[in-house]
Formats: sequence, C-alpha cells, structure tokens
Amino acid sequence: MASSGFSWKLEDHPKLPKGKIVAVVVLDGWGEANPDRYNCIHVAETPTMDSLKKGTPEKWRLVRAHGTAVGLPTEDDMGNSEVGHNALGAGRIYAQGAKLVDFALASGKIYEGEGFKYIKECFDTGTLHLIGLLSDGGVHSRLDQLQACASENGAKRIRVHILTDGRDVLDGSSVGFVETLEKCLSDLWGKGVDAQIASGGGRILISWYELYNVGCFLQNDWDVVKRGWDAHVLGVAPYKFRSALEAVKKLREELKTNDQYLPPFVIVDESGKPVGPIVDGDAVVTFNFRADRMVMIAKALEYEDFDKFDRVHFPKIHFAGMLQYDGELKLPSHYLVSPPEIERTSGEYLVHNGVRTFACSETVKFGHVTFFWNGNRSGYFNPEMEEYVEIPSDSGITFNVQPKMKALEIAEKARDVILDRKFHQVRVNLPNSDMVGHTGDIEATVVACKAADEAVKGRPTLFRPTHLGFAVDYAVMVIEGGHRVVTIVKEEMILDSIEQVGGIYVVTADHGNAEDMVKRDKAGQPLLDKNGNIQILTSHTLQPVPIAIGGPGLVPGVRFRSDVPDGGLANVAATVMNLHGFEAPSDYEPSLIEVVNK
Ligand SMILES: O=C(O)[C@H](O)COP(=O)(O)O
Ligand SMILES: [Mn+2]
Ligand SMILES: [Mn+2]
Repeated sequence: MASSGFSWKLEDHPKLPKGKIVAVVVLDGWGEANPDRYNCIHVAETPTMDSLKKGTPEKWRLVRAHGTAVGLPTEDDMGNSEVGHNALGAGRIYAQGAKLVDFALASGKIYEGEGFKYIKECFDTGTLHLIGLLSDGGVHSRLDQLQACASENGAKRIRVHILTDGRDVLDGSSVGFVETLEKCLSDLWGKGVDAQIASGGGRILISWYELYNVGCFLQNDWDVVKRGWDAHVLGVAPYKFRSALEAVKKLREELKTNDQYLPPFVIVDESGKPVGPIVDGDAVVTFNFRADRMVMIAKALEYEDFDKFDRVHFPKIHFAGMLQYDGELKLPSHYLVSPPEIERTSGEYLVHNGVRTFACSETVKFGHVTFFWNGNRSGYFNPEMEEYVEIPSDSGITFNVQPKMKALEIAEKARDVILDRKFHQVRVNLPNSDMVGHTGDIEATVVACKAADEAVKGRPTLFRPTHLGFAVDYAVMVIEGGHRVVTIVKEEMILDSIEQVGGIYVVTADHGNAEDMVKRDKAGQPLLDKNGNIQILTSHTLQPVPIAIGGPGLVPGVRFRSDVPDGGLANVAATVMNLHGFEAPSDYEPSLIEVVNK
C-alpha cells in the first residue's frame, strides 16, 4: 500500500469542524411517494419525519435508491438493503451481484471459472442440485439466471430445490414461476437431461439470515435451516407431492398460507420415493447471488465440523455458491462468480482518521448496518474504535404481530451512547417500515411507521403521578384545572439527545417499501385481482428516499447543494465524512452538502 502512495489519511474539510457527534439514522424501507391510503408513511402519524421535511431544500431532499444508482442492472430494479447499505457505506456505486452474474452468463465466463469446473467434476456420475429463491424480484436471485444455469451446462441430471418468494414479488406468483421453471426443465428432457424440481418451501420457513459475526450475541434460527436441510438434502418433509406445481397450488389453497410461508415439501416418484435427495458424488449450487439468506445453509453444506443441528447425513459433494457469500470466512470456498470487491469504505477511512463509531440495530437488520455498510465485511476494522450492538429481534412471529419491533430499544441504546459522548458516529437502522411492510399488513405497517418515527426523535407520553419514578429527568409537571396533576414524560430519543450534546444528525433510508403497499397500473391506479381485491405489494419499491440533516452542531451555512440533482445513496458517505470534518476521497461520489457564508 505504502509503495503505491496510498494513505488512509483524509484531508481536513476547510470549513467543517471535527469531533462533533453525528447520528446516522437509516429508516429501513422508507421511501417518498404520493400520499394516498396505501402510503402507510403518509397515513401514519410521523411528526418527526414531517418536521424534517419542512427543511426542504436546504436540509431535506430526496436521493435515488434503486436501479443503476445502487449498481443494479436496470432502472426497473427496486432497491434493497444489501445494495442500499453498500452504497451508503462505500460512497461509490459497485456493479452488484445481479449485474455481475448477468455479465458472467452473457459472456460465458461463468463456465470458464474455477467454481464451475469444480462442480462439473460431478456431472458424469452425479446430479447437479440448484438451491435458491424462485423469483424474478432481483433482490436475492433471478429466475432467468436460474434458467440459464440449468440449461446447457453439461449436467445429465438436475434437481432444483425452490424457495418460494411472495416478498420481493406478489404473493401467488410462485405458481407462475414454478410453471416457467417446469417448462424449462421439461425442455431439457428433450435434450437428454433428466431435470426436475425436487423439493421446496417458503423462503421464511427454510432459509434464514446469518448475521455477521462481530463477537456479539447472534440470534440465528438454525431450526429454520434444518427444515431446509431435511427437505433439500435428506428428502424429508411433512408434505409430499408428485409435482411442484401441485405442491404450491395445494399448499396455498389448503393451508390458506402465502408464498413466503409455504411449509417444506418434497417431490416423490410413483413409489413415494423422494426424487432428489443430495447424495455422495453430487454437485450443489446455491443460486442466490445475495448472501444473507444463503450463508447458514452454505455453512451446513460446506463445513465438515458442524454442530448447529444434526445433519443426519453429510453427503460428500462439490458445493459452490453463485457468489462467495462471506469474503472473510471465504464461504463458500468455491463460487461461480466473484462478488463485488468493495474496498476503502467510509467506515474504514473514518476509523483510520480517529472517528469512533457505534452501530446498532436489531437482529434482522444488524448485518445491514454493519456487514453491508462495511462493504460485506464481517467484524470490526478496529475493535478499540468501534462497537456494534445487536438487539435480539422477536423470533417465531411475523412482524405484523409486533410492528413496533425493537425500535424503541434501538433508539434508547443510541440515545444512551450519544449522551455518553464516547463515539463520534452513532449509526442505527430502524427496521419497522421494511419488515412490517413485507408482511403486506397495511394496518400494522402504519403502526410500524409511527413507531420508527417516534424512535427517531422521541414522544411526549402522559403518565399519572404514580409513575413518576420513570424517566423523571425529562418530566414536566402540568397542573390541570388546579387539581389534577398530569406528568408529561418526554421519552428522549435520537434527535433529542443530539440536541443535548450539540451534535449533528443525518436521517435517511435505504430503499422504499412502506410508502406504497399496492401494485399499480401504469397510471398509478391500484390494480385489482380477479376477485376485485387490491393486489398487496409486499416488496420494496422504485421510489427515492429522503435525507435530512440538522442539529445544533451543524455549522451555519451548511446546506444541500443544488448541483447534484441525481444524487443517490452513494453520495451519502462523502456527506457524512464532511460532517465529521473531513474531505471524502476523490473517487467517492460527491458530497450532497456545501457550506455557504452566512
Ligand atoms: O430478504 C428479504 O427480507 C427481502 O427479500 C429483502 O429485504 P431487505 O433487502 O430489506 O433485507
Ligand atoms: Mn432495507
Ligand atoms: Mn426489505
């Protein structure tokens, strides 16, 4: 590094001071869209975010959070947490997994790589198994890429193990995807390839997150992965069908469940035998390009020593990921396409320049605000300068049941850390609008948006005198009618504490979700299904997201520039570096702010 003249040292910003406490708040799945009844952010009471918007255009603006602005193939690609947090933290736009796989397939390079050669060694005598999310959502995987991988690769026997989506795509779309895939596999029969779907189940029931290990408490649901293992690898599941189409149709109808939550099933032959368990000598490819829902199953498929659950049988296979999912762990060790090499992220620079950083979210978004933020890198850059805290998420429920999730706990943690003044950057992700938006429950999503908004700033709450013991520091006594005494306890949250320490805040989001909960036609009108019901949109959106800056530590004259109208999430890193008193590296996307004389 030194010989190339590279240095981690950042230039001082000519006008902005160092040492301010900067709160960076990411509202997950919080976009800006026209106000109507399906815009849960609009319907919810969100006084904090509404008041920030009043700072338009100097202190509040919109930034692009989808498509090419975050390294996705086209402008029809919605944003997602991985690419959104990558852009926020890395300050540059990297071609992301979806795009890299497209390139590799189009150029044929995928078949020349080490990963493909490795799995090909099994093709003469073994089966090629493809495991992943059956979807055209483009967030974790894409159906057209799966089809391309299944076709003309030289394998003589192929078994596909599907996870049905219903989250990045409409619920019920699994049926059409299975039809398309079955057609593609039956075309292969014509070419002498024995190809069929062998097992499946809903993505939430058999694939789960790994949350990246920084030595904190990790809450991974290995039972969920075991259900996937049993179905895909052992061929054991509570439901058996002769075809995948029958499976998804019947399970949806009979259990009244949706694609996300279909129980595990296996496909059996006429004698009731599973058609595609994974056995010694087989090749396995997990075809998701995105890591988080594949890392745990990848560990189970790869590690000789494994104690998370009883695998019953650990077949000797050649296993490759579509991408390498964790560069630190080198997991999997074989992969078809190299992942984006995201380096010199803002987090790493800031730590090298003396900025102490704290990051926090609850389990379901903890990896987003750490691993994804840091360019898909697990662990600390410097444990002496950083602390990452994971608040355990509720488990075993869908988040519409508890839409407030852990927003308050995350905000309280951030508040305490800000008031402690030990860290310069306090970064949080508030998951509510995204996680509850994904359930498609509009009423619960409204509650979720309100909860996230309250966590950003704080809320006044009425308590009777008997409750005076609680948070009394922030209490205000109010005399009503000369008799009744009511105590208004101000629950202080992130922006209040920034106010107290003279700090700065940056409030933004990683992509849209809760601001639009209905599928629309080209004119923007809600689409109805054949029964006249609106089609609920559980996915992210193509909408831009807000970014607001403020706080007493902001030098007068700081405002959003007007010459970066197309600014996107990747412009946020340079902005935050400026607010810490540094110029961003020259190859970063430009900062969104300027300082004018006041
Ligand atoms: O995995 C999921 O939950 C969704 O497909 C994407 O959501 P995220 O990008 O917000 O994590
Ligand atoms: Mn997200
Ligand atoms: Mn999401």
